[in-house]
Amino acid sequence: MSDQPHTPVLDRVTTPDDMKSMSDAELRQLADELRAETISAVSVTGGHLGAGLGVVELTVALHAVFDAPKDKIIWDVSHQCYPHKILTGRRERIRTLRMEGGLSGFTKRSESPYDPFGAAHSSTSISAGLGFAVARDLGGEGGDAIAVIGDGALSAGMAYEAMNNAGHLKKRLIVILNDNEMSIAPPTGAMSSYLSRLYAEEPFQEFKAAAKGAVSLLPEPFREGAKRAKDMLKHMTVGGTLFEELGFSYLGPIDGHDMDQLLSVLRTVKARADGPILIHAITKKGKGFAPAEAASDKGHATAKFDVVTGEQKKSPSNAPSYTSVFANSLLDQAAKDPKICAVTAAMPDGTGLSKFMERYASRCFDVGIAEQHAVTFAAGLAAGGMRPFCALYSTFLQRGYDQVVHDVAIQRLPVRFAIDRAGLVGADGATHAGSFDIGYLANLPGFVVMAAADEAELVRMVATAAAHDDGPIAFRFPRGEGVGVEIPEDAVPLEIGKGRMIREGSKVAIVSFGTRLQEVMRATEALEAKGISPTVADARFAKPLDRDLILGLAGTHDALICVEEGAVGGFGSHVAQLLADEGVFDRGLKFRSMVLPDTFIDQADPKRMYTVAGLNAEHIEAKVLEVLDVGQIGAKRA
Ligand SMILES: Cc1ncc(C[n+]2csc(CCOP(=O)(O)OP(=O)(O)O)c2C)c(N)n1
Ligand SMILES: CC(=O)[C@@H](O)[C@H](O)COP(=O)(O)O
Ligand SMILES: [Mg+2]
Repeated sequence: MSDQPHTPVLDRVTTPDDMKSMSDAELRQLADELRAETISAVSVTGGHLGAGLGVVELTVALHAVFDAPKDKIIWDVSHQCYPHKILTGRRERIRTLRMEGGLSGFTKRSESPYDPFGAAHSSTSISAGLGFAVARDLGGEGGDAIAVIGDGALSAGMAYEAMNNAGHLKKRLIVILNDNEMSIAPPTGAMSSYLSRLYAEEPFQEFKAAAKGAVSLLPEPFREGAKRAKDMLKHMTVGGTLFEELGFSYLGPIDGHDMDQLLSVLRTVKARADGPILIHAITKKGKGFAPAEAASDKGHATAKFDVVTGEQKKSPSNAPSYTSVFANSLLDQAAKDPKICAVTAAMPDGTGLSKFMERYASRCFDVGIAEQHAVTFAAGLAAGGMRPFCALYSTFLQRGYDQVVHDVAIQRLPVRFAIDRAGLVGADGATHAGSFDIGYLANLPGFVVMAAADEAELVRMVATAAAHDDGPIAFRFPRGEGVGVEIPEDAVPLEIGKGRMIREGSKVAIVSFGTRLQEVMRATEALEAKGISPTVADARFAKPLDRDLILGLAGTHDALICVEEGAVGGFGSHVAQLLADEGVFDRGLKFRSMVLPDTFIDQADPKRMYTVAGLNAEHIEAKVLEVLDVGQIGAKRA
């Protein structure tokens, strides 16, 4: 913390307008206070801490120099936006971050005019910024477009597609590369090494001196100093960078925690930029909070914590997480089969593949934030005779969809998709919900699509996928803990397209796909107490459907209800198609399909999100009563 006067300046800031009259010394003090406020807020909410701490000075400098919301500041991924939220009218609500009814953990257009573009998936900021820049020049909303993108996010193809286009269009567009040499895990790839070389070759000190010179130019560069400022920009440009080849002016590297450098550079850029410009700022993820700086993930995401010790308040777990069950099963399979390999797109810890990486480094690939590449790379591995497991979150696999169709499915390549974070995920909200994968995979010819009902089933599905060489296969499982069932020692592969009966009852059959089975069983208990005894089956497969099981149940029950943690178009829709094709509806079967509602559900505790979705035990119970016409019990979607 700097040695500054002690009257809090943060208390004077409701919106960035309040910063415009502050001296540079006050802005430095503001940054210190903003950092402390960010740490304090996240200590009570949990969430993404490290990235925000790394951009505190940058956030202050951007809001001091530019005129948001007229100028559009676009945070890539936007997990680093908490300091920005504090400065843009949301300080009073900052301790509601990521909670139900509270502030989103990401930028969101509906939340504030200071969030011109929502994000949470990475590498979209330059495209969006260019869109704003072109809209401005076509007579749309005015103002500068400023994209702040991390070095990790720069591993994704989309960023290059955007720079390629920006370099061609030559619009005034400001890109700030926030290079902290971290993704969630240490970044991988040649681009990351390239960025490191860029600043290894250009010590800060030289730039610092130049930037200090710029300070002496100001505030005049807007008038007669303008030409000198422009010359300064030219001289600061390190020749021959990749960014320049793409048509950007390159400025840097600069020290992203040095307010003098930031202010002088941004003021100069604001005054003089006349095309696409990239400012390369070097920052430290977790900056200013020792426990975050010391952590291997630099405080990327944290539970609530003690501000003094940094100790996190994690709730005790009763069962292993689905992720760890998947990771351990894959290790077991890999021990038996040297052809098994694993691919992650920048989520080695999140997908559990870091264990695989430790044990079988040559067979494990972190390709960076590059889901499209991850899928086609896995397709290539499969075509080359390997047995690749492509481990992605459901929400991020969306980005590689054409690759799934074109490179994997059409060629019937045996890529195994381990789809984590399936269903509603909680605090990350709608952007991270794994709602669509059943729909977008089960409609593809030749795909096998499974969902695990519990962790024992997950182990069986990993074994099934490992043994399946006849085309693509996917299995999905949710975020968080399993249910605590015994895990099979040596899992036997499942018969493809065969579900299982859980209990025999009468009149109504509930067919569950995935971990809603636990809720189905709770509903069944409540129904038993009312004298209703449903049949329950676990479908295991959305594709191929277990036709015998489903048609058998349809033929022997008055009603059939499907339940899944996915949007319309998934398992229930396939069952409906089968029943329709087979004329079962003509014979009077009552059919219901319980799916996620046709809305994006905001962040909340996952159990609450499923209440909002109408997919908890009480909703299933109510659905049974409704379909059997026994009377409502009043459990409605919240
Ligand atoms: C398409 C996509 N894939 C994966 C992620 C998960 N993810 C969120 S932040 C992050 C790392 C981003 O690194 P960087 O851009 O350098 O930002 P930093 O956290 O270092 O500030 C990743 C992999 C994501 N948000 N979007
Ligand atoms: C911002 C982002 O995309 C990730 O950090 C994500 O929040 C991780 O989610 P999990 O906590 O489920 O791994
Ligand atoms: Mg980074």
